[in-house]
Parts: sequence; structure tokens; C-alpha cells
Amino acid sequence: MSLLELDDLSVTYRIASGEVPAVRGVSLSLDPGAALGVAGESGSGKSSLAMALLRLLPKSTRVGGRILLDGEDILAMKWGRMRAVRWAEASIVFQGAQHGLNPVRRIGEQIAEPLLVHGLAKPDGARKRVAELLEQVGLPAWRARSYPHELSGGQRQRVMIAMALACSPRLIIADEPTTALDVMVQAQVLTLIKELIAEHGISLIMISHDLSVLADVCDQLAVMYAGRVVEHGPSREVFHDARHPYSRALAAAFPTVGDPVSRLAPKGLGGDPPDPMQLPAGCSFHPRCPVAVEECAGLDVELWPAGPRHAAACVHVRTKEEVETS
Ligand SMILES: Nc1ncnc2c1ncn2[C@@H]1O[C@H](COP(=O)(O)OP(=O)(O)OP(=O)(O)O)[C@@H](O)[C@H]1O
Repeated sequence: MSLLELDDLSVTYRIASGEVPAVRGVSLSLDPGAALGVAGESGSGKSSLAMALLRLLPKSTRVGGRILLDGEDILAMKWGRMRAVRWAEASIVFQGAQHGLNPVRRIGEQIAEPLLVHGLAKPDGARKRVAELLEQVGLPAWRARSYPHELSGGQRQRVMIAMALACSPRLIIADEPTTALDVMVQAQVLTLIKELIAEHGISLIMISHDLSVLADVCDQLAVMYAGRVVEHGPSREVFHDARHPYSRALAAAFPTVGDPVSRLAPKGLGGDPPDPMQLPAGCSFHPRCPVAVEECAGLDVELWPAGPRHAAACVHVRTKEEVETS
């Protein structure tokens, strides 16, 4: 059975001028111990998806569909159960660790907090566990006495990872965990994440605009555009043999992990992603698509099989598969 299953997930923000459909009909699944990367430009809905998984969105937000964690419906959970699930079963590491840490509290206290709150350790046991966790993320135990400002950006991100690991969750959601870091430190933190998930059998959902980073860490990739998954499949296939023109542009923008020269806008892609409140008719990507045909302006193609575990929402994929199977 899948550890996590998203079924037709939608996230709609309500603002004064109307509704913002940030995530639209996303269905994905994650096997125990597997790592899924979610890619897309800014505004494609990646963070909204991540926040929906642990019900961290503003109260006024409408979340539709189903999120099953080990068969249990997250959206139907009572708050008490939801609080227990956060940290203990699934935890989240945010972008830019400086925002996730309290500047006036010592690192050790902050890592110990989820353990104490969830009753998983008494103060003495928590101290020991903090030392062990710091060691696991490559920091000396004495760092427990430091304040966040005494650490580098990379060290702070390691602390965030230690916090996420504290209650031994089965799932970690990492939202742009290395974006704010320089290239060398980024590579070290990615290696750490890979080692930890392999060692502890943790499942991972990692979010990034950089497909090369995701392909390096994850076995499955999903590419989002304007709130939809436009392609998903095994990392190697999606990164090296992308079938959706948007995924191809993203892959071309970041050919190798952390390559600074390629950290520019997706090559060959003009324009900006659409405003979710004014999505174009047909395929949302067609106004920017280098291979759009007339049909794309009127037809919003569903995900279409492009291989045994690979699918892409593009009229060209559908046409090719139809020709091959006829
Ligand atoms: N609290 C909010 N209220 C209204 N609209 C929001 C809110 N949060 C996000 N949005 C809108 O939802 C859409 C998706 O945003 P989201 O942050 O999920 O995208 P993203 O892919 O994670 O982008 P980034 O990489 O910049 O974080 C965007 O159009 C954004 O402006």
C-alpha cells in the first residue's frame, strides 16, 4: 500500500478579489521509503501542495479531494489527531531555515521541543536525543547551546533537518531545503538528506524549482504548471527524456546539480507563468509553448501514459501514443 496518496487534490485561496485556484486536481502516490520530487516555477502551486499535506494553510483556504497517509484521511482528521501526525508521522523542512528557527531560543531547546510536546521523551532523554540528532546531521553536540545567529545558513538548515527527524517520522516534506544556500553547501545538504532517508527508510517529498536537484535525490518526479501536474514518472525519464515541453524547458534550465551558469529562467521559455485567476483556455501552457498547435488553445489534455509509470499532459504525447497503439 502507498504511504501517501493524493486523490484529486485542490487548494483554493479566498482573497478579497475572488478565488485563487493554486492546486488543481493533483493525484499522486508515494511508496514507503520512496522519494518524490515536485518541480515547477514560482507560483506553480508546489508550496500550497506541501502545506495542504499537513493542513498548514490559512483557515479560509478551501482544500478539496483526498490526502491519505497510510490509509488515514488527513483532511477528515480531528485536530488532536492532526497535531499528533505533524512531526511524529510527517514533518516539514522549509526554505530558508532562518525563518523556521526562533532567534532567541537555543538550538537544543528547539530540537527538543517536538519530543517533549509529543511526550516522546523526558527532559534528560530529550537532551541525549538532541546530541544524537545533531551528530546525525553532521554538527557537534555542543551546538545545542548555540543560538541560530551563531550558525551559518547551511548549519541552520542542518538544524531544521534534525528537528524534522526528531520524532522519527515516516515522511519528510522538504520545501526548497537548499535554495538559500550556496552551491557547495547545497551539495552537502543534499548528500545529507539522501543519506538520512536511505539509512532510516524515510519517505521524502522534496520541492524545488530545480529539476536537476530533484533528479539527484528522488526516484520519482512530478512537474507542476499552473497548479496542475503536467508530467510525472521515474526521475531518470522525466529529467533526461521529458515528454512535456514545459518539463523539457525546466530540465534544460538546470542541466546539472547546482550549476550556477544554468540557474537562469528556463531556456527557450519566454513570458511568465499565468495568473491563476486568469488561466488561459485550453492547455494553460500553450501561450508559452514552443510546440503548441491550434488544438492546444481549446483542449486541456489530461495526463496521458508516456511509459509504464510515466505520464504527461500534452497533446503531442497523446497523438504519439495513439499512433503507436493503433
Ligand atoms: N495565502 C495566499 N493567498 C492567496 N494566494 C496565494 C496564497 N499563497 C499562495 N498564493 C497563490 O497561489 C499560487 C501558488 O503559490 P505557491 O506558493 O503554492 O507556488 P510555488 O510553486 O510554491 O511558488 P514559490 O516557488 O514561489 O514558493 C500563486 O499564484 C500564489 O500567488
